[in-house]
Amino acid sequence: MNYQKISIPAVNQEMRHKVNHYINTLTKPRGSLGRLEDLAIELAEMKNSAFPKVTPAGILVFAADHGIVAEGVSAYPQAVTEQMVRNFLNGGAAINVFSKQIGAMLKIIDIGVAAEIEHQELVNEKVRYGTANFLHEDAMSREEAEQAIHIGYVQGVNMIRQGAESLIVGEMGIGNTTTSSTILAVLSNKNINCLIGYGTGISCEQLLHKERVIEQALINRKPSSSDPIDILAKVGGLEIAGMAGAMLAAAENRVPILVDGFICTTAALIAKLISKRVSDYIVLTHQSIEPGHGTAINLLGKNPMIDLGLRLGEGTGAAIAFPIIQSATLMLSEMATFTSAGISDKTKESEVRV
Ligand SMILES: Cc1cc2ncn([C@H]3O[C@H](COP(=O)(O)O)[C@@H](O)[C@H]3O)c2cc1C
Ligand SMILES: O=C(O)c1cccnc1
Repeated sequence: MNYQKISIPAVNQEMRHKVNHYINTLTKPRGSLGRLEDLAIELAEMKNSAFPKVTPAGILVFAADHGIVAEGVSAYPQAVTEQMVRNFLNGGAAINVFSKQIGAMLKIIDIGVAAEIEHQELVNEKVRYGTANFLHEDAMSREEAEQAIHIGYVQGVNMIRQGAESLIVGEMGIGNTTTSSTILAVLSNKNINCLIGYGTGISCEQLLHKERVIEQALINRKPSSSDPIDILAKVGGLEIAGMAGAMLAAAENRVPILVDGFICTTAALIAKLISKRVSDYIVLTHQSIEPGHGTAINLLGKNPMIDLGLRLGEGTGAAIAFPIIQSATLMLSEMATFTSAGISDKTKESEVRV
């Protein structure tokens, strides 16, 4: 298994016409299920199946710490990353609740928490005890960045082998809105003040400080916008690298990737820079309140399904949107057709707007 040698298959575009035609035979006015119909077609293309399945979903939550937190860029202390990992393991976090709600398989991976955590249910793949403070030095080495992507890739493959039909990738890492905003500044070439936000809830003064820290870090580090490993090594995060790796594994196996908010979309952009086709397997589940998310979404080239004003992460937005995605697949597999239900279909194919 090697993420550098992956070959992502093209989605099957022949499914588009076939599934669209089939949807038009279902017992409803044509086009009346709106974007659900588009979603069903996209899933069919990804899975190369006219009746795609997304259940059970697999959820991978990657946890890691960020040295940049020493600059006072988060409303919470670094120790909360470790404490939240314990909360995940005890079933008390938002992602636990929503994971249970949708019957998903949930795995928590310590890919770089700055504390020792021993637990039977925790996947211990710690690359290092948090990243270095990228204001002053590279966040990690190139080898560590590649190792973290590889770990994510292997976790993705394992989750798929265990039967996951769709993949939700989440994260926990105090300070990671700063890391993601910095990555996004490199990828978008936009001014950092268009990209940063309040994260966990910093003050206006802290927001200005966050902006200055990132500006200076970019001057100090100078990551290359065309080299995903350079970006991760200089200003990245271990959980972001792991998430990108897991997405590559999903795309390689035709498993839809249900992308969460700002942090997750940034990881998706890194994955896309590694292998462009990964984006064909992405469903962008929601629009986060973080100001940079709009820019990240444009770079990814996707439309968010819903906007609930979320700003949490952990994969929660994707888990919340999951039942809608499931509805799209059940529409295909369980609805009656006009013929099978004996209902007259008055609309002619030529009158259909698609
Ligand atoms: C209790 C708690 C639970 C969380 N779950 C996700 N995050 C989210 O907030 C963090 C990013 O925000 P910032 O860059 O401002 O630190 C990440 O850990 C992210 O997953 C949480 C944050 C907190 C405090
Ligand atoms: O959209 C996100 O992923 C997000 C936003 C704020 C804090 N943590 C995560």
